[in-house]
Amino acid sequence: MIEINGVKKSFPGKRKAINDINMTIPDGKIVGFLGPNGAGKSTMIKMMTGISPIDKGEIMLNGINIEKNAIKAKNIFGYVPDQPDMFLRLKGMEYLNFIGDIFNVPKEIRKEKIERLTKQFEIYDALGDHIQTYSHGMRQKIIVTGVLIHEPAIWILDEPLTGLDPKSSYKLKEMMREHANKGNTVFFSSHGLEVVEQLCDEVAIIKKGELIFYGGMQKLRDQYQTDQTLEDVFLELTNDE
Ligand SMILES: Nc1ncnc2c1ncn2[C@@H]1O[C@H](COP(=O)(O)OP(=O)(O)OP(=O)(O)O)[C@@H](O)[C@H]1O
Repeated sequence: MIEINGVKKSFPGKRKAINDINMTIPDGKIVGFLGPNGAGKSTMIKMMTGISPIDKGEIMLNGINIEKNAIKAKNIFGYVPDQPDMFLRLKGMEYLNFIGDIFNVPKEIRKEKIERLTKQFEIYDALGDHIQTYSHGMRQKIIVTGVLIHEPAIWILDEPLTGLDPKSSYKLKEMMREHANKGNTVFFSSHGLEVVEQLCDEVAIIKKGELIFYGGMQKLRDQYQTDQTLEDVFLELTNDE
């Protein structure tokens, strides 16, 4: 479960990037995080993952405060950033072993997982190459694999499906469903409204740093008295005119 209580964040000289957001993301659900460009999705995710300080309010991951107990909190979530351009000088295998070492994944389990996951994502043959030489999608896949080898309860993914080929995207969506079905939490931002509608149990929509909707598709339809698609409702809700 992720609890976000009264969270605010500003950057110098700008309107509030996040303005008093409250939401509880339950266990066992996939939650899609939607909002137009610049709405504050990445800013929110960076606070949830302890990368960016919170100006006001608090964020709890399975009851652990991300700022007050950062190391403990970091053991229970996995994060895939929107820009997967990290550790470029490491080879794929070096990166995965590095993650395995940090999270104390036993060597045998690690070996089996790395082989299985990277074969599923079709990057197994590139594990000996530097991440620098990987395409955007391959970089995403190696980071997703890094998350999966230490099996965190909470997944926080910033636009994870952007840039993935159809087969890998299908595979990742399947993994997200399996993870949530085991009672875990999956929270991901996306601009893909069809994917969100098809995959997510609930959606959170933000606009200019404010949460304008949180709930399931049925609640969205009831609230706006419509049987339109998520795309139609999203466009209406986020329209400024
Ligand atoms: N490091 C920063 N310094 C200053 N302003 C920032 C910084 N990071 C984000 N912002 C501002 O905060 C607001 C929210 O940006 P954010 O990147 O969170 O949006 P987003 O919803 O993730 O957008 P996108 O869909 O385009 O990725 C924007 O106005 C952005 O300019």
